[in-house]
Amino acid sequence: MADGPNHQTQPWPGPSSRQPLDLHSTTRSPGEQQCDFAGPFSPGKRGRKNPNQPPILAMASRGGGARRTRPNVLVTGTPGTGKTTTCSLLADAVDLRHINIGDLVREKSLHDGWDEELECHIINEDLVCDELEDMMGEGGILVDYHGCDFFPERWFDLVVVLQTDNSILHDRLTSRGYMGAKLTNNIECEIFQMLLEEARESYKEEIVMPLRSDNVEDISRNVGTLTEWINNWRPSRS
Ligand SMILES: Nc1ncnc2c1ncn2[C@@H]1O[C@H](COP(=O)(O)OP(=O)(O)OP(=O)(O)O)[C@@H](O)[C@H]1O
Repeated sequence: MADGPNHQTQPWPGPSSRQPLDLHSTTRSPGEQQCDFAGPFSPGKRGRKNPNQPPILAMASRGGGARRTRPNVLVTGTPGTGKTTTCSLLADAVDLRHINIGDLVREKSLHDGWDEELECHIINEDLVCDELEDMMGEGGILVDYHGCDFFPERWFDLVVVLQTDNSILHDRLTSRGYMGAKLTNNIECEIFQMLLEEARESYKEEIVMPLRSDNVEDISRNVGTLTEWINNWRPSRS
């Protein structure tokens, strides 16, 4: 089991939510309203993992890395911001294993079925966390997903949030066939920087790294920046 908030299955709130709409999630903390995005229009904000945890324990779990000899990195961002492209190049450049959560969910059926209306799988966050737990403990994992608040905080040493100019992202998503509410929701997600906010609410601010991803030069620079960061990373001695 993941050690994040207690997960429960709740119905998807519908296309008015600002959740990115590729693989959506239905597991949420008890008492939380049926909104998948904590943002300007959401009724309830999702806080950091274990908000009741005393600060000293939060410090002790930070980095989780007593056992890790390689860092774990999460690359998140709205669909189309370049997560998979960036992770593929980065995984080739450094000794990290790229895990695309969408692919993992499909391959291992870590979902609660298919939503016909939204045309996406309903991801089961508990199954995903259970599947990843052991390998995350070993370290050296590059996780690629358009959400970040349900993973245990202790898993990651760095959380990268890719961001793209709205009009550029609009063109990328329409060229992938996105339209209607799915397109609008994802563009609004980017306009309101939902993923950056989610990352900052879920992880220590100092490990959250926003990076522009508007063009190929950005990708190249980001891969260089992240390669340097990974190669310079050292396990914490705590
Ligand atoms: N910085 C960039 N410059 C130019 N093209 C890009 C950039 N980032 C992504 N793209 C293009 O946009 C498309 C989507 O990229 P990619 O699949 O990497 O995004 P993603 O964030 O992983 O999306 P998803 O969450 O849907 O998997 C691809 O065609 C890719 O080549």
